[in-house]
Amino acid sequence: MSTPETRPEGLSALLGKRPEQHKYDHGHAVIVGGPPGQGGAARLAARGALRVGAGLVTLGCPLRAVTENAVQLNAIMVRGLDGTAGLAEMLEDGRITAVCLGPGLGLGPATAELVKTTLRAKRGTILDADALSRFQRAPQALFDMLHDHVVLTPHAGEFARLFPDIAKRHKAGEVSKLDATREAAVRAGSVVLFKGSETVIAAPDGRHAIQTAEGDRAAPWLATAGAGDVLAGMIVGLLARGLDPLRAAEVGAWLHVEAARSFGPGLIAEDLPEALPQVFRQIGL
Ligand SMILES: NC(=O)C1=CN([C@@H]2O[C@H](COP(=O)(O)OP(=O)(O)OC[C@H]3O[C@@H](n4cnc5c(N)ncnc54)[C@H](OP(=O)(O)O)[C@@H]3O)[C@@H](O)[C@H]2O)[C@@H](O)CC1
Ligand SMILES: Nc1ncnc2c1ncn2[C@@H]1O[C@H](COP(=O)(O)OP(=O)(O)O)[C@@H](O)[C@H]1O
Repeated sequence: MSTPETRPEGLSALLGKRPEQHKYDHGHAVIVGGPPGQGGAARLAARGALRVGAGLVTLGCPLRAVTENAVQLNAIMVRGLDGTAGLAEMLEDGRITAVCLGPGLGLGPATAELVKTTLRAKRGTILDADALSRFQRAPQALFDMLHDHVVLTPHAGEFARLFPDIAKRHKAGEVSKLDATREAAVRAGSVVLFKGSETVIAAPDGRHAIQTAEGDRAAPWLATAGAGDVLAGMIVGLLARGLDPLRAAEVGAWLHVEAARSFGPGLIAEDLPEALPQVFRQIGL
């Protein structure tokens, strides 16, 4: 089976860095992490954001998780946040261009408050993992807060939590994955990236993209814990660099598969960010 090339157009212009630019020209991405002992997912996301080229990356976390994160991170900055007030204060810095919430964040009420605070700040935002699952009981409450700079990145389980009726029809074969994702994007009012070996991305205005990791482009090694956390980090890094949500999701998904294919069998999530420089060289950056 021959799988069509799905490389997004204009990658050099989107991802290259010019000599006259400094780090703030490439944006500042913030990953909001969870409690002590659950920080791995946010650290993976932060590494993905930095490797994809965000100029600065900060991991914001509860004060009691600062030590755990700080001993494991160097180029990535760590900032203790005193709850939602601390996050709101941090987001007063206009140089913060994008925020990622969800990986390892936890399913408690604090997650919903952090999501609310972030969405009010109107930055490029990616909501993944627990930031989606937290709204299982009231998805519309989430959709009512979304704006046009948001990307949602559910796997099939999270998709079914947010869009149970659409997921049911998709599972029954009544709607394709593309149509299911397009319907979800319209309902949510934001870009939706529905993960899997075929990753489908749709915007509320009907634009869409498909990134396939099947056939000639198979990358089954991506079925490993934390691979999705790294994808979220790559996308927030691209949002931070100024890509619009649909492009950030499309380019992030393509780079994610390329990084997995470049590394090959034995891949673990930590390897994905480290494979990006090789991918960048291959595309001539
Ligand atoms: N290193 C770290 O620190 C890591 C930390 N992580 C963090 O853990 C937290 C929980 O995230 P999570 O995704 O592991 O669990 P959860 O939200 O319960 O969903 C899983 C359930 O959904 C279902 N399901 C259906 N289709 C599915 C599909 N295609 N892909 C996957 N699942 C699918 C399936 O249920 P089933 O269909 O079997 O009934 C399955 O049991 C979150 O904060 C995350 O960031 C992880 O990222 C790992 C690395
Ligand atoms: N068999 C597969 N082939 C290609 N890509 C896959 C496969 N299984 C999972 N993936 C990709 O790996 C990532 C897994 O993300 P996710 O399910 O959120 O895991 P985690 O929560 O552990 O990070 C997604 O980007 C998904 O598209």
